[in-house]
Amino acid sequence: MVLAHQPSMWDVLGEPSVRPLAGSVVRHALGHGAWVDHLPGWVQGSDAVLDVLLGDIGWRADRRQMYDREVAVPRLLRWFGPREALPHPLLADARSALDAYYAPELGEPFVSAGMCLYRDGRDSVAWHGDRVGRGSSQDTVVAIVSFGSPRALLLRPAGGGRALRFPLGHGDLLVMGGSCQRTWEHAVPKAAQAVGPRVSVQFRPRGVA
Ligand SMILES: O=C(O)CCC(=O)C(=O)O
Ligand SMILES: [Fe+2]
Repeated sequence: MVLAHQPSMWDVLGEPSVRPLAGSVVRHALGHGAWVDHLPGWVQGSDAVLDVLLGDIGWRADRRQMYDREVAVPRLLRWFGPREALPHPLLADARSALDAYYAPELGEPFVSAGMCLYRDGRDSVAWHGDRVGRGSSQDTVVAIVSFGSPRALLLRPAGGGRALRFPLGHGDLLVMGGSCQRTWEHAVPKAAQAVGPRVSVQFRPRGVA
């Protein structure tokens, strides 16, 4: 048998790993200075990562004010700050790979990992831009790695217009960059059909949320 490629130590051990980004990531220019990079199947061996993420990593239910009442945010949240260890070593590998690939463009590292757990198809995130902090006024990059059941991430121009749909499956990478957080909005709508849990891991630079 001829091996197509030299297996890495991680392939041999069956540990989760990330594929090289260079030459594989596909960039979509959205207009208004925004872009999206997409790489389905970036993480190999995602099951072991999902297992850990679906465990007790400190998920919490958030509540927010909606008009005159307080409602539960329809997803669970966990935020890992710059000095906090990530719950699976693959996530640190992923962040290092993203740092190396985006450093020339971004000029700074990814420091935080925000996580959302969509328990089933009823969980969602409404239209928004990540505009808390510098994302409201400066170009930035937010990198999302998705684990678990496939869900769609939709993007539409902030001023209105047709939505673009990016399917996000187990181990897929989607990166929003340029003016995306200011000039576009994104959302993960509820799913009509029954779907299992999905965890979204969002790597962001300092001061972006
Ligand atoms: O589920 C996702 O991948 C997107 C989550 C998101 O947009 C956010 O938390 O700001
Ligand atoms: Fe977001």
